[in-house]
Amino acid sequence: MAKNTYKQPAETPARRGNEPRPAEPRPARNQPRPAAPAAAAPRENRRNEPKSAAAPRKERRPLKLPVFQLGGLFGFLRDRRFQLFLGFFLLFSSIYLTIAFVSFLFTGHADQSVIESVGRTSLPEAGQETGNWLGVVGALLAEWLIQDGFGVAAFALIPIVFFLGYKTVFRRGIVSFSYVLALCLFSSLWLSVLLGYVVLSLQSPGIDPTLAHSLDFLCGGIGYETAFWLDSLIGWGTVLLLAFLLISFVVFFFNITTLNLGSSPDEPAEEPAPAARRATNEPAPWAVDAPSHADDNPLGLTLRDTRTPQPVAADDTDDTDDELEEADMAPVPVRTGAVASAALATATAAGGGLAAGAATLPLSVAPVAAAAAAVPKPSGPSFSIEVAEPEPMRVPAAPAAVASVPTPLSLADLADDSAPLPASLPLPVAAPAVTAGLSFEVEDATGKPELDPSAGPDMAVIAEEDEEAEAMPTGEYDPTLDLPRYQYPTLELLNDYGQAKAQVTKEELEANKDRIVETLGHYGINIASIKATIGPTVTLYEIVPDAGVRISKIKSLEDDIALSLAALGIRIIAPIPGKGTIGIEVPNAKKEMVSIRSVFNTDKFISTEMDLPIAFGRTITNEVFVVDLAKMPHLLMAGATGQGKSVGLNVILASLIYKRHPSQLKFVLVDPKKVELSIFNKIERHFLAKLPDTEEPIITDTKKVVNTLNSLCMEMDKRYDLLKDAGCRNLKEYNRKFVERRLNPKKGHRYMPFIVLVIDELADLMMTAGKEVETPIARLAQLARAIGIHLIVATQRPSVNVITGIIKANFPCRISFKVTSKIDSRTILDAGGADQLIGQGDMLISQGSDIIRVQCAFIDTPEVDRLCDFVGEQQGYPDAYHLPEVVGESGGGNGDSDDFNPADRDAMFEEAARVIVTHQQGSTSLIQRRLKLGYNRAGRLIDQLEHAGIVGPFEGSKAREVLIPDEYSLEQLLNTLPK
Ligand SMILES: Nc1ncnc2c1ncn2[C@@H]1O[C@H](COP(=O)(O)OP(=O)(O)OP(=O)(O)O)[C@@H](O)[C@H]1O
Repeated sequence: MAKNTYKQPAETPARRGNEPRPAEPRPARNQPRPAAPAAAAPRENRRNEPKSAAAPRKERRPLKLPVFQLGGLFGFLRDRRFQLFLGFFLLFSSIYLTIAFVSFLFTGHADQSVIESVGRTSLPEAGQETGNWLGVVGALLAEWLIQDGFGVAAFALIPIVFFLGYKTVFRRGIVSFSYVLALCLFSSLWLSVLLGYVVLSLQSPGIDPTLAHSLDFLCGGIGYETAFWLDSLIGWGTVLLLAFLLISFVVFFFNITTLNLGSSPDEPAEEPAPAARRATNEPAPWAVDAPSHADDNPLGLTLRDTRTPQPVAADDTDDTDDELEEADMAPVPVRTGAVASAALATATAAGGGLAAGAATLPLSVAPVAAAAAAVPKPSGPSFSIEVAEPEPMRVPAAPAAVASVPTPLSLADLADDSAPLPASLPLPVAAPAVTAGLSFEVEDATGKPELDPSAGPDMAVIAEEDEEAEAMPTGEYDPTLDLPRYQYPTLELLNDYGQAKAQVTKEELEANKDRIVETLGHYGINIASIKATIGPTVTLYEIVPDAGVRISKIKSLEDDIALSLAALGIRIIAPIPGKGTIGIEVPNAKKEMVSIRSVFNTDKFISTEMDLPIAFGRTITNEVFVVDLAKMPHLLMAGATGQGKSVGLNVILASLIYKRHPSQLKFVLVDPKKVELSIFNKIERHFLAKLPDTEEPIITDTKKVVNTLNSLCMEMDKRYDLLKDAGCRNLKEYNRKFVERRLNPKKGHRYMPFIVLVIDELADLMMTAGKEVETPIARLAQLARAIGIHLIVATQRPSVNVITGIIKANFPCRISFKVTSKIDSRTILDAGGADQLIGQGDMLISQGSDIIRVQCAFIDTPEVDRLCDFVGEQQGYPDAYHLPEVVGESGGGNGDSDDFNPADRDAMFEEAARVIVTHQQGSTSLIQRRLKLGYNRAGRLIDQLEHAGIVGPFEGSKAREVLIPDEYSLEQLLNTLPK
């Protein structure tokens, strides 16, 4: 019986679905091909068939992906166990398919009858008869995918399953998955149609029909039918079409933009050689090809102005009056344009204080001073409301381009030393192009990328050209070309809570003001004027007391005012620095949540020139509060549990991730609580730094913190040496010089990213490691400012044994969320007030003498998750940024100490020596791994090996030099060592 059942519709409805087939015409794959006119018939028939349009056509709705609900219904997709299960399933499936397909080539014919009997008999029964090495399921799969599907081109589908599985399991790809998908899908379709056409051609009269029959498995059903359809439409044009499709695919896939078909040597090359490109400061080819939107929007921020009000101009005053009148008794409208103060002019009832009916009095808009002048000198205070609006937003005007490459890199590009070379090439070096998705090696200590020795002689020739180019005058070095395809996160990743509005009603303002005036009145304090400024969390009432009132008297009434307002979190600032007024902050009845998106989506943050901008939130005047961590230069954060510290840390990290390229910034994350920062694991290969021998980039183990801090101290010392060598005073100057290629990478110079150390819970570290952490933290805090290492240290317990004098002295910038006692507030801020905060991100920032109240922006865990996914799924470095290796507990080699006692030699000494000499690699982590030792012991062993002259001295982040060339020499040396 013929096996290619899809050509016999009546017999195999199931395989073709329920679609009616054209009555005649398509020849069976093993039958002689009909003459061309006949072939046109089925198409004709189809055209005349009544359309199924009789049934009303369903309107297509745009597909809405439930992105934000993923956490709920599809939350399990994020479960790592499920991902591993799925990944391994795919990997094993790819093996299974390979075996089934190979087996099909030998057993496919024989299994034909069994396959057809499936459905009529039970599976086990049918299975007994299959010849496929993987039983009836293997036979079925092969039949569907090869015989009925793509023919032998179905083999090209297997890499899709394999690479998808690999990416799911290992969270990184060997090559870019989208490239694999495009290549494999195209090849399977294209090849099956080509082979279909060949099989079709073999069905011509005069050719043995059995030949086509025996070869029809090559093209599969899809290939054959598509070829047949094309043949009936365009005849021999099918070959041309296939050739055209192939060329088009190659052009797009390999990003061919120039055809060098033997142009004469006199003609100028269309694209300058890499060296020339650098000399002329022209962008690399990928920059030329970058989509134009990358130029317009380097941050990838999508800006949308959701607000309608425009700044109030001076001549808008009348309109504003009307608006305010209309707004009588309604929530106080928030005005755009901080210049406008709505002065609620009040005529007060005799006897002082504002009349209860003040709210019904006409409102006028004028600067406060003008209002004061206009209102006849009252017997009581005037009352004005100042409402500030978030700053206007601005779409940035075409700033510097950020390279964005939609194309693979060509080998020619690899000769450009402004981009580090890939560590290894998955394709033969002779291949015309290297697909994107390659990993890039981080520059080594010399600043030069390392070539993979296995890459073959061609790579060496490239390297040689590079050496030559080195001597030439060069254009600017661009660190971001390490990851040229990196896309900055977009605002779309963050929740949009709409336009935030201060929800303070005029009644609330009036009532609070009345009570303040009344309470102060009870203590004989009369007020000349009172003004309110509405912020997101609190409203600031600024009062000017009558002459002769002692400020300390008002300050001492804090609790009384709180009692009369029946509100928590009253804070009195007496006097407000630089204003000559006394401030009373009263929490709003309805607190406004400041969304991170609304803070990021502001001109102040978007166009900031700061090195390390952090958009914390909004101040009491609704201004976005952006500070530069590089200037702070370190930050101490405290707050009782649940008051918003973790959210605050996430805001800091998100701000920096939004604004910096992975080549410019690295985080060292210490999280003794283990769960707070774990979400940032995903950006390991982009933004995280770690010790070379550690698996997890986020440090949760207290013991490892000590090593990391020591390593950072070493990095600091090294950076200072480099700065000294370069004659620069700080990191910015140094990097500028490096970018301008005024520093030679061969002399150890390199582009140095900022390093931000975040410690989520200092109290825990201080309890377990005490001085061991205190000393390096203090040292880093004292010295690291100039070389771009910044510390952010958070703690729940701002007590003096956690925030010691030495730590405090080196952290001039401190943030406090709500704390439980005045003492804690004093410890952290050197002032009270933090105990009066109202929680949920309400915080005080102290920079020197200034204390500013800020409502911290809110970023939810799913938002951080999406941000990390967005960054983490992009191509990154092969590994996290490596900090210098710390050797031994002392943090450095002690090999040259003369008082080394052979009796102290480690029991594993000889074994360690053998491992090192065999591998010719003097690294502590190698000893650790091979001999399964702890870090400290391996560190001590390497010191002893140095003392014995087996390895050279400590060389920073590089492995030590091995001084013994082979095992024979080693054995001789070991015999001579004193026992
Ligand atoms: N800026 C903010 N705006 C609104 N709500 C906030 C803000 N910050 C925190 N919250 C609320 O407070 C809760 C606790 O915040 P967070 O987890 O940051 O506290 P924490 O100080 O880190 O606590 P812990 O020390 O116990 O980890 C959050 O889940 C959130 O509901």
